[in-house]
Order: sequence, then structure tokens, then C-alpha cells
Amino acid sequence: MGKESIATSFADSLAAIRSKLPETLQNPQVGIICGSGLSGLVGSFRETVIIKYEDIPGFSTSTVLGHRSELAFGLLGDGLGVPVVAMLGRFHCYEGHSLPSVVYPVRLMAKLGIKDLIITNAAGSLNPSIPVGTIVVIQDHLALPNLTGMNPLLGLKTSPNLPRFLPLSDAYSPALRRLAFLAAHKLQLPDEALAEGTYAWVSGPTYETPAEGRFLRTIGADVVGMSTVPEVVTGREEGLNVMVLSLVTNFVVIPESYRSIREEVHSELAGKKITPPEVQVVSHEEVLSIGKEKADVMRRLVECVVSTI
Ligand SMILES: O=P(O)(O)O[C@@H]1C[C@H](O)[C@@H](CO)O1
Ligand SMILES: Nc1nc2[nH]cnc2c(=O)[nH]1
Repeated sequence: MGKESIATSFADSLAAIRSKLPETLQNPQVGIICGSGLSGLVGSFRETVIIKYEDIPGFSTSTVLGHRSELAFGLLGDGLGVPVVAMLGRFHCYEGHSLPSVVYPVRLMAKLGIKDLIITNAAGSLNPSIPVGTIVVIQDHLALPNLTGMNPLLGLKTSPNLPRFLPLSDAYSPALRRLAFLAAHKLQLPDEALAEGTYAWVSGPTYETPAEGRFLRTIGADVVGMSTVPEVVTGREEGLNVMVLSLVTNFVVIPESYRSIREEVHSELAGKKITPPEVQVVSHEEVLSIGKEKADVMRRLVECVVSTI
């Protein structure tokens, strides 16, 4: 899409959205992107207005189970509540969406006036000390696609006011990360409920081979997932404060050693039968099931952070 048609598209999207919102929700302060199976957060909204993605010009729709394709506006948190906008479902490159489409909603939320962006996702753990069920407050990322030509900021700038070269050494807001740990304390979550770590972005839709998992761990990633980084990069370009909460839904399968078919065959030929180890595999059903189990903790945490922003 050229610069002019992107601008027209944003104007059309904004007009369609604003026409459906009451005065109290016209200026959301916080944007939230809900990861796989984590859209239950909307249950805590008051004065909720839901707009289907298909009714917003310029928007795509999500094709992934656990993503609802709806934009939710409402008031969240104690007292009068903070006006927020939440994406109940996101777009991933592996669905066939282009990077500009994946990050379109982030740019739109920035144009709606949000200052802070809270992103959640489901991720696999590469770190033995970060078990399934932990929420990881992301402190940094490793994005091989960004480094190798799949960067959401490649190409013409969508506005002359945006920086051409964006520093990312401060991508994950320390102030918001502090609020996450303070919120966990306020909610009396056990210490181990929240960890800190580095997120690796891969395109998906395949889960990692054992060698890929080992590689990502070796280069410093704690969790891995198929989303989020394009949203973070674009959010930073738009001048937003960004925080990412990754729910660990599974361990990435990294066996200590490989099953040796060579040894099995040689043993069999020598009259000794070796019982092969069970092969573990990850599934999206498992990801959604842990998401369902932990959705409430994520909901309370995000609500508490929003109340204290
Ligand atoms: O949208 P998120 O990042 O939460 O979803 C994760 C990554 C894949 O889309 C999916 C794999 O199970 O879950
Ligand atoms: N790439 C990747 N994405 C995930 N999303 C949830 N679990 C995983 C995982 O193990 N690997």
C-alpha cells in the first residue's frame, strides 16, 4: 500500500471506530493485545463496546483458534476506570498476513491516542528454570526475522514524523515492568508466578525442532513465540511505552541426547532390544489449555497494572 492509501485507510478505520464509541471511550489511554486464548480480559471491562475486525476498513481478520477478531473498548480497573482498547486476537505472518497488516492495529491504536501498550502472548519455555504456567515479563528480544529482512519498519515511513532509525535498547519500559511486579505483589501471587526473560520471535507456524530450540537457548532466549515483536517495534516507533507478558504454555522439546537409530539397529542385530524413549510433541491444543487455566491470573495482572499506570 502506498503512503496516501495507508493514510486514507487509517482515516476510514478511525471514522468507523469513532462512530460506534460513546464520549467516555473516544480517547483510550492504554492498548492491550491479547495472545492465544487470553481474550477473557474483556470480561473485566465496563461500558464495553465490541467492534468486529470485519467492520473496520483496513483491518484483517485472524484465522487462528483462540483469537476472536474483535476490538473491545471499555473502562478497566478501580474507581472510574481507565479507558482502554483491546485486540481480542491478533494477526500473525504465518497466517499469510503481510507485516504492514500485522502492525496496522498498533498504528491505529496510537492514532486513537493510547500512550501505553500491553502485549500478551503464549510462548514456549527454553529455560528449565521457567516452568509452564509462569508469566514472563519480557526484558528484551531476539528477532532473527528482523535481522534478516522481515522487519516491520522496512520500506517507506508511514508518516514523516516517525524516526528512520529506531533504537531498541530501551524497547521494554522499565516503569511498566516495575508495575507488573508490584501488581503481582498486590495480588499476592507467589514469587515464582512472574519471571523475567528474553523473547525470541520466529515466524512459525512450525514449532521448533530440538536443534532449533537448543540454538535459541544458546543465543540467549528464555521463551519463544510467533508474534509480538513486530507489534513491539511498531509501538516503539509510534512512541508508545511497551510491556510484554508471555504466558509459558509448554516447554520447547530439547532432549539431552538424540535417540540413536544406529545403536538400536546394532543392538537388535546383536539380539538385545532397546525400548525407544517416548517422543514429546507440542500442540496448539496444549497451548490453549494452559491459556485457559491461567487466563484469570493474566486478566487480574493486566487489570491491576492498568489501574496503577
Ligand atoms: O498469538 P500468540 O503469540 O499468543 O500465539 C502463540 C504463537 C502461535 O500463534 C500459537 C502457537 O500455539 O500460540
Ligand atoms: N515458536 C513457538 N511458539 C509457541 N507458542 C506457544 N508455544 C510455542 C512454542 O513452543 N514455540
